[in-house]
Amino acid sequence: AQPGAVEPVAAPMRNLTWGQLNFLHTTDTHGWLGGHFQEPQYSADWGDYVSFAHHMRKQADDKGSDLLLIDTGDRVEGNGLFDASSPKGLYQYDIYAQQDVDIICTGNHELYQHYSIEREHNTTLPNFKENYVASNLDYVDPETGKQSPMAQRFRRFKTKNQGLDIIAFGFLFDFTGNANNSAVQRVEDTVKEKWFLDVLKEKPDVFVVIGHVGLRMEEFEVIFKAMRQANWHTPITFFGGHAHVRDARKFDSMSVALASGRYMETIGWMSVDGLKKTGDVETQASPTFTRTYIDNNVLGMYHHTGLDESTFHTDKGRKVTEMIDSARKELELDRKFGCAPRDYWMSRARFNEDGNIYKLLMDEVFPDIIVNEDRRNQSRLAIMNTGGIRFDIFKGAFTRDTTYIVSPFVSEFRYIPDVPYKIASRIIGILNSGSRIWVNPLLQSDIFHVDDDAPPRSNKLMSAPEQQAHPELIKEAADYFMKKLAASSGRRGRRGRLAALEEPEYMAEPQRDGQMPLTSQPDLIAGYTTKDDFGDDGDDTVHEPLEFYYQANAFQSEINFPAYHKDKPENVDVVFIDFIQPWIIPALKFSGGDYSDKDVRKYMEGTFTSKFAEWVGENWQGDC
Ligand SMILES: Nc1ccn([C@@H]2O[C@H](COP(=O)(O)O)[C@@H](O)[C@H]2O)c(=O)n1
Repeated sequence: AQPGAVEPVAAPMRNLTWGQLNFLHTTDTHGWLGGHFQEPQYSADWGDYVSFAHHMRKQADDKGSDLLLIDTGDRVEGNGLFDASSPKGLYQYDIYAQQDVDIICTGNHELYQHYSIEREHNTTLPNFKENYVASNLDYVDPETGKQSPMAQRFRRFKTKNQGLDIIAFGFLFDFTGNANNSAVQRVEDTVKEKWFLDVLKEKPDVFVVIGHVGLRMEEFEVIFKAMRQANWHTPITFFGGHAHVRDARKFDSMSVALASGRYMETIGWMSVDGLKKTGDVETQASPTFTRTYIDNNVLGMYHHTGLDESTFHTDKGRKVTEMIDSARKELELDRKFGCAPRDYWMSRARFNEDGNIYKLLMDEVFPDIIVNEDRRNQSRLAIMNTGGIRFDIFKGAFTRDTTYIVSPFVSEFRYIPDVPYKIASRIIGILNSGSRIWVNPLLQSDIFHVDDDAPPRSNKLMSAPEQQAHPELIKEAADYFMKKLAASSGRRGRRGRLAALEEPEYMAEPQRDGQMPLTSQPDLIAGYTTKDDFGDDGDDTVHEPLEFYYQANAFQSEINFPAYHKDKPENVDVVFIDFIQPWIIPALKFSGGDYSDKDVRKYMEGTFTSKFAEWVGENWQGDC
C-alpha cells in the first residue's frame, strides 16, 4: 500500500479454488494504481498486485497448473495518477507496464481523446506486444489516414505447465464516442468476418474471450452465439468489464463469464478444471468453473498466498510501490484544497436527501459556479448527467487527487440562450424518462435525423455505469419518470394522477437484490456482497452489505429564478455539460423547441472539474 493510505483491516475470508487453468482479472482500473487511500478493504496498490501475481504464478508452477493475467481496459481517466499530469498519463503507463499481463485489450476510455489513442498505440501496445488483442478495433494513422488493426485480431499460444492450446480474442462493445484516429467495428459485423469464422474452425483446448463489454450486454451474447454455432464443444471463458460491477454469468455448461468491478477494488479470480489437453482426442472436455472476487486488500493477498508482511513483498513489487509514491509526490496529489464536512454518496443516499452528491451539486455548487458574467442576470437551468460524477466524497481532506477521482473528464459547459421556459422546463423530465425516443432507432432517425444505421442512443448512458448494470431498475424508474412527466403536463384530470403516483419502492428504499446480507456477524466492514449466476459466495471477504439507491440520469439547478417560487421566467438559458448535448437537442425537439447543434455556444471558461475544485477551496475551508 501507499504511504498515507489507511491501514488494511482483517475480515473473515473464503478460500480460492484452483483448477488446471486459472485467471487473475483486472478491469476499469481508471488510474487507481495507488489503491484506495481512505478505504481499508481496497488499499493495496499496483506494487502489491505485482507481488501477489508473482506468488500466485509460483503456486501455479508448484501445482503444475497455469495462471494467466487478464486486463479488459479502461486503464485511464479517473484518478490523479493519470489525470493530474501534463501530458496525462506521464507516469501511469510505465507503472502499469510493470505487471506481466498475458492478455490485454482496449476500453472506451482509451479512445475518447485523440491523445490517449496515440498513447495506447505508441506505448501500451509496444509494452505488451503480442499479448495485446484487438478483434474489432482499428488505429487510424493521423498522418496518412491509413486504417489498420490496432493489434493482432486474436492470439494463439500454449500455456506454460499444462500445455493448453488457447485462442484469445479481445473485443470492445459497440462504442461510438471514439476520436477519429480509431475505428470500432460493430461486434455483430466482426463475428461475420472471414478471419473470425476461420479461427472458430480451429479446435483449441479453450477459447478465452476478453472484452471491454458488460456481461449482460448484447455484444457478449452475439459473440457467444456466433462461437457456439461454429464450435459446439470447446469451453469458452469470457472476461468483461465496463459495467463497474462484480458479476459472473453462465452462458452454457462450458462457457462462463467474469466481470471484476472497478477502480482497483477487485481482482477477479476464475479457475477451470476438467479441460482435455491438446492432442487428447479420446475424451470430451467437461469443465467445471469457479469464480471469486478478491478484495484489493494486502491482508487478503497474504491469506491467499500463505505469506505474511515479512515474506510477501517482492523487490519488484516494492519498486512499483515506490514508483507510484514518487509520481504522486511529483504531481502533488495530496495537496489539500479543502475539507469535506461530511460524506457525499453517489448511490448510498437517496437522490434528493442530504448526503447525496448530486443534491450537493444542485443546491450548493451549481448556483455558485455556473456563471457567465455577461449573462449573470439571466435565469438559467444548469443540467449535468449523474454519470459525470465518478466517485463518492469522503469526509475529510479534499485533495488534488480527489478532484480527478470525483470528476476526471475535460467536459465544459455549453448553452442555448433564451429558450422559452415552457419548453426548457420539460428537458429534465425527458432526459430521465423511459420515453420511446430513447430506445427506438426509427423514432430517433425520423425525428432527429441521426444516422439510420446507428443504434438508438439510450438515455441511460448518461447515468453512472454501476447503475446501467441494473436494467430492471432502470426500466421501472424510467416508467415512473415518464408517468410523472405526463401527469404534470398540466392537462385537466392529470393532476390527481400525479398525486396518486407512487415511487418505485427502491427509489425510497435501498435496493438489496444484488446486495444480500451474507452473515449476521458483527463488526464487518461494509463492502460488496455479490449475487451472481453462481450464487452469493463469490466475494473472498465477508462484508456488511452496502446500500444502493437508484439515481436519475441527469440533475438540474434553477439559477437566478424569481424569488417567489411560483413565478417562472419567460425565457431561460439552458446550460449543460457538453457530454449530454446528444440528448439535450432531441429533448428540446420533443418539447416543441426547434433547436439544433448550430444553436449551441460555449457558456464559460473552465471544466466542471476545475470549477468544482475552486468551489471546494472557497467553501470548504476548515480543519481536517
Ligand atoms: N466525458 C464523459 C465520459 C463518460 N461519462 C460517463 O461515463 C460513462 C461511461 O463510463 P465507463 O467508465 O463505463 O466507460 C458514460 O455512460 C457517462 O455516464 C461522462 O459523463 N462524461
